[in-house]
Amino acid sequence: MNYEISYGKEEVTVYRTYGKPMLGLTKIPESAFAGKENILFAVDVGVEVFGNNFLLAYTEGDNRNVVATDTMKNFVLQNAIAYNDSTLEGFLYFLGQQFLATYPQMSSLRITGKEQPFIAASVPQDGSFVDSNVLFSRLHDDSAIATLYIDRDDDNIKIVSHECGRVGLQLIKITGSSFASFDRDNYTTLPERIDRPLFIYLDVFWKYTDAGNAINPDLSQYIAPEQVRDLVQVVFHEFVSKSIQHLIHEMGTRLLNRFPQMTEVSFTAQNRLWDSAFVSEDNEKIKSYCDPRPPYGMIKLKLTRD
Ligand SMILES: O=c1[nH]c(=O)c2[nH]c(=O)[nH]c2[nH]1
Repeated sequence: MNYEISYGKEEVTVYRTYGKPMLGLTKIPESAFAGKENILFAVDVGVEVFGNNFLLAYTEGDNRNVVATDTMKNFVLQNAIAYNDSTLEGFLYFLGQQFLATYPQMSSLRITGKEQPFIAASVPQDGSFVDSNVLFSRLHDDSAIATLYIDRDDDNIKIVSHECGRVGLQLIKITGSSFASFDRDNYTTLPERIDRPLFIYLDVFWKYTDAGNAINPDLSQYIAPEQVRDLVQVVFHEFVSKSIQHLIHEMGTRLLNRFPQMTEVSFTAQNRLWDSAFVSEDNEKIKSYCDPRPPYGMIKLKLTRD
């Protein structure tokens, strides 16, 4: 018999206070993002453990090697205290290193983290407004995500594969998008649109040529997910697209040109185009729209550097 086994814990939400501030990024022209204070560093962590050392638990009910998933949750929460750097990817790598160093029965791991975004409240101080350093508001907004696969390499550990991302963007461009001259047949009812209010949901994922740059405490080669979000927004703002396909291709080529350390970028986009309802009789720019009916278009693209 062949066995493939894994187990772990998902949705371990960690709220870590007074993390290390994120400093030393290389700035890009499309983004004002230059770092963050990390007074609150909040991440949903998922851990999946691989290894045939756990086989007896399945075949015999022998749990002697089993690290309880409840223990894994405690391990993540306690090791969050010891994490001394500033990025999501660095945190996941640190956890992976600690797991493999502590539990020899674990062969390899998948560790995923999803940032839980909070924003500092704006409070008055000396006649203007500043970011509170104690009060934060939860955002239901796009956020960073990362997955690392970590394996043993003799006495060391290595990243076998990785994927970073920014997920949950919801962007509406009021004017400056078209979709026309597409294939028409007896099934086609969609009218040609030389200008449409393009509303998309968007997830962006990328990989580094050298995974070491994702976890290096020196952030000069780090790709901040906030920078990726800002670049993608700038492209959407500037580019008059002929379709979502056209738009995400432009975003992908701009990202690969901007970040030489990025080897692959991929997109999952949803077409959430609003339906037109009414147009003002006085000013044709003034319109009202409603949400579309549920079926939505999905458009994907993966670009890999030659
Ligand atoms: O940007 C678009 N791409 C499509 O493939 C498509 N199909 C569709 O009905 N609307 C759109 N919009």
